[in-house]
Amino acid sequence: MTTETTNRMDLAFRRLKEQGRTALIPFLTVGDPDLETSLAIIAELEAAGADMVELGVPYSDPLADGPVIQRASARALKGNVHLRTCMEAALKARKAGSQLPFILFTYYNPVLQMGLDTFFAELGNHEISGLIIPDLPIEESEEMRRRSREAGINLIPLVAPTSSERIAKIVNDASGFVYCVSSLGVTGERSSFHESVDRFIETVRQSTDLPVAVGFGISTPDQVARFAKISDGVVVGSAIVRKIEEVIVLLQDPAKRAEGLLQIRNFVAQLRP
Ligand SMILES: O=P(O)(O)OC[C@@H](O)[C@@H](O)c1c[nH]c2ccccc12
Repeated sequence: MTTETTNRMDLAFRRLKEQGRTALIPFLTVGDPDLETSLAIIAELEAAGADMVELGVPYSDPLADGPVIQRASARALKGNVHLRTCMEAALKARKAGSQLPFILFTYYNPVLQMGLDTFFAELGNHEISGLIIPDLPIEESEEMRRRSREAGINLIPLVAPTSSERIAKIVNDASGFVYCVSSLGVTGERSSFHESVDRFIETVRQSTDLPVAVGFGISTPDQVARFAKISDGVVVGSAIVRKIEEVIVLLQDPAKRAEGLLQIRNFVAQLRP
């Protein structure tokens, strides 16, 4: 008997499995170029067929991010968008009718600045289904996992190709899905992937009953299709953030905004596995 879950993300993955489909999981930096535009972009991602979305909290020292997301973070920080504003964006998007499961993506420092009690109290009120904290120290992850579980939120573990002997430990009592990082280094579109990536993903799949998603470097329909065959979800970030950057002038011109939004929708729709 599976425990009855009300978590939107879990329900989405269950539905996708029934349909034999792989999730398309876009990432965007919230507040790039501004909060209101991010809300409009989330609606476009949903219309384009996204199954859930990673809401990136801009941060001044995004160590794991390549130049595209670093520039997006800098633009969003100029607009004074921070952790709480990103949570509020999730709630606003929900109130505007979005059905997407929201995954809050943040580095650890903004969470520490807010304080864990406040953070988890607020998470529960903001329609967040999942949480990714790429630089969460292992020694802190036990408490974060406990608090996430109590809040009914999935703390999603990242597994890198170098984690091989720690995979079982990392995915043990995880929830939501396991995020396989396809490549070493930072985020950013890649033209190719290490030959061992398929075997790495298969190893992770063997070590958990949770859905397994792949991200890092995936930016074209062929790459999405390739990884969709061997996973339950594909994450695309930098390629979408770059598209937002490319149309940013249109987005900021009321007369051309709809055109800019349509270009984002079309770009994401052609990625859908
Ligand atoms: O940008 P890419 O190469 O498509 O990778 C996904 C990535 O954007 C998103 O999941 C993410 C953004 N910042 C991160 C830092 C670490 C791990 C993952 C991420």
